[in-house]
Amino acid sequence: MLDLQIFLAPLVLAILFAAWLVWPRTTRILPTPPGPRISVFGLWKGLKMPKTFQWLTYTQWRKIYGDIIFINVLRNPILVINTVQVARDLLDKRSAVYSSRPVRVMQKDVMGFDFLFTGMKYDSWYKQHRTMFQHHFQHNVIQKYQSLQQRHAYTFLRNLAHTPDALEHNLRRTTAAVVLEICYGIHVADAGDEYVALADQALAGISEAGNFGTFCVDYFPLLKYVPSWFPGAKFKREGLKWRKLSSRLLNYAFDSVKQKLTFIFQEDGCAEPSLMTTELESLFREAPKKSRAAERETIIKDVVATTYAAGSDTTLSALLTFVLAIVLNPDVQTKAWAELDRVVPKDRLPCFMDRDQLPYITCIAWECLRWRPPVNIAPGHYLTEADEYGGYRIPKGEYAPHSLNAEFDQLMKGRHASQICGAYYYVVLQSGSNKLLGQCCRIQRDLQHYPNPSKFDPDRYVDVESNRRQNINSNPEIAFGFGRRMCPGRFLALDTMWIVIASTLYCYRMDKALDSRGQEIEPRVEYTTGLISSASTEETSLAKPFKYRILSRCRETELLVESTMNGVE
Ligand code: HEM
Repeated sequence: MLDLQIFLAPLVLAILFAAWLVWPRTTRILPTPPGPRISVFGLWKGLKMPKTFQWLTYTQWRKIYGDIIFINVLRNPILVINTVQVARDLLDKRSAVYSSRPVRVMQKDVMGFDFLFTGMKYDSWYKQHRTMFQHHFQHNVIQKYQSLQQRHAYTFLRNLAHTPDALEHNLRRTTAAVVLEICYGIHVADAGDEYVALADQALAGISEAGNFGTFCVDYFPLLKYVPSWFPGAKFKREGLKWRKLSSRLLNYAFDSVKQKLTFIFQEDGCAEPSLMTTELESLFREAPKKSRAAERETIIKDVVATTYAAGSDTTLSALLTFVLAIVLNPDVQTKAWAELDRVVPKDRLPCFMDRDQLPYITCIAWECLRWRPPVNIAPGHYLTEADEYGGYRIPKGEYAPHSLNAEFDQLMKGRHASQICGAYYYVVLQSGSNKLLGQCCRIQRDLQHYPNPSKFDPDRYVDVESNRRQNINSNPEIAFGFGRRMCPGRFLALDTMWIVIASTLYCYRMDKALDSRGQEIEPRVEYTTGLISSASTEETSLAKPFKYRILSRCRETELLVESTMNGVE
């Protein structure tokens, strides 16, 4: 009997072991979500990945493949998530594994934007950056910036009075001035400021290379070693040009402010308060070990440069949408005037104290973010462990290229972006070696959650109770992303938007431009591709500008705008 047991025991173990080896594990038997077959360099039949207006392509693919689309490029999977629910389930609820970022060879190694913590992988180095940032921008501290935001909004009103045709420039100056003053304590000039110009130039580069896969080097990292003179290495030449700008963005303001600060500290003086002075002061006071001090200084430098880079053009895009939406919807303007005139006394401009009594203005701000979200393709989320969802497996794989070429450029030919703007939410994920990364999120016009989605309708948010009951028209916070990478500058952004919207509407009327025969010109609704998608009032190669007309509302408001010269806070 004992002999039999001795014989059977290893046999049973061997059978169990063999079964364990051959038994397909759950992750192995689950299918991947449906998606198109991708052709790379036309080597085999299939669709091509989009290079521009990626969200439009995903809109087309959604009709064929459904809510979650799985794409495999050279064994590198990408997941496109088309509903808020899935985005929430993955990026919010499973944020512990969905919060890293993909490596961007073009942006980091070639262009030198590795200091931006927006693109850092989710590790302790990143966390130190985000913690420092949040310390200065969380909900309960941003009130301290409201007086400077108000001051810059009023400067905008004044600049607009002098140069109404330079609307975009004046708005850009405003959004840049807010972050520059908060970060560095720099007061930018009313017009033509060098820091604003630098931000402009450097940020254009980030926007261009911000979408993973726009450049081949993102797929084949070894290409970064190709010399810039090499035939076909245009990306390298472009990249090096941006590299100079990124270095200036990181160092120029920081170095000049630090120099002044060092002098002030030595003299026991008092520096202009800013994020940078607060952090450097505490660094000097604590006097940590030399290596720690250098590390802390690097983090401070990265954080202020990131704020400068992430905080300016996003808010600018939202404010350009505001002007465009008002020009297209005069009824919204009339309604806003009625609210403003009821609440704000005639002898002063709107201020943050009026906010609770001006809910319609707040609704306009939210509607701008829903109607045309500034960030269509957010920096990707990178999954650090393989996952399963909705009966699908989200597999491990090699680090993936995202977009190599653009079959759907065909779709774009002869059509304005606005005409084929998507109407759903996107989150694209890409897998890397044993990982998965998320590429983008597009947020805006879910038919289910936002009835009549293409209508610019601030009223949709007004009846909060009824909206809650029907599960519709929630404030589109998803314009700021998901999970642990959600935009930490959103409270500041909403404040800047609010004060600019309130004071501009109070003082000006925005109408359709008139042609030489006095006929109204229908404004174009055309947005740029790139990381930050924006309408424009300036002639550029990126998007056709929209035309507008801005006039003072009345003599009283004109005088109020003039009075801001005297330093109204
Ligand atoms: C209307 C204006 C803005 C919009 C629509 C916006 C939107 C976004 C989005 C979609 C993301 C990516 C979130 C994700 O990966 O899931 C993001 C990230 C970020 N935003 Fe904003 N943003 C705005 C303004 C600002 C401002 C004013 C600041 C700075 C003061 C800022 C700082 C950042 C930073 C630092 C990140 C990176 C967060 C991280 O990777 O941990 N943003 N933003």
